[in-house]
Amino acid sequence: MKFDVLTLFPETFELVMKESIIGRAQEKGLVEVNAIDIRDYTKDKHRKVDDYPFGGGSGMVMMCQPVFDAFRAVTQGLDTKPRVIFMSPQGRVLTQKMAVELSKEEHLILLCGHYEGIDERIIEELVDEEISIGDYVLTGGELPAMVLIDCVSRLIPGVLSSEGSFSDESHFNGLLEYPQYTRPAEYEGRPVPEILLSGHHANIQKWRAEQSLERTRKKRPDLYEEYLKGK
Ligand SMILES: Nc1nonc1C(=O)NCc1ccc(Cl)cc1
Repeated sequence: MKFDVLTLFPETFELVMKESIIGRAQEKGLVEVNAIDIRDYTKDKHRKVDDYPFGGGSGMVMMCQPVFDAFRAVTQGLDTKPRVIFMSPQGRVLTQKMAVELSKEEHLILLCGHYEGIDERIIEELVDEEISIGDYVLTGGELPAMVLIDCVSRLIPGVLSSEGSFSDESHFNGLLEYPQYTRPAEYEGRPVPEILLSGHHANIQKWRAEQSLERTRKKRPDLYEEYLKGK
């Protein structure tokens, strides 16, 4: 899976994306994250990427030309146009289901905006879909892009070492994860549920399924409804 990220802050990506699991996945050649600096495609000596909005209003708008040229640089020579995602609060809110779909793509281009917005012609011409990571407003699209890269990359076979535990993963089967415990069996007088020490795997699985259902019903009735519909 290859992510080409069009951004004004490429160094942010290099830092975060070479750490931990994503970093190891890159070393294994399972994932490739390229940060492309939109500023490298400006044509003036001040490397201008934004300008005042037509019609007035506060703030600046990202201009077409540097983004179009950065896009062309990334896609030249490719026989198919990769899916282009613009990270924006106006997009469809990212879910695990969408992450699973996205993880089947070979190549994604993520566009990270800044300022008050990007010129609409960029969205009309280049963007296939807008994706939001939640209904709140951030200063730019870099963190959302990293969130998307993280949740998509971990679904790629070989990226997670413990893929076995994968199917239990909360939000994977649509339910929240059951409670987890580790040693010691009693910490400052607080015990671990007996069932988990019993070694009865069938009973443990049953208890965990009940816990997942119960906490989903309590914490996320919306997900619980979805789950009941899907049954
Ligand atoms: N929430 C979100 N989910 O995805 N992105 C966001 C978000 O707030 N982006 C900030 C942003 C996005 C585009 C531009 Cl031009 C400026 C600022």
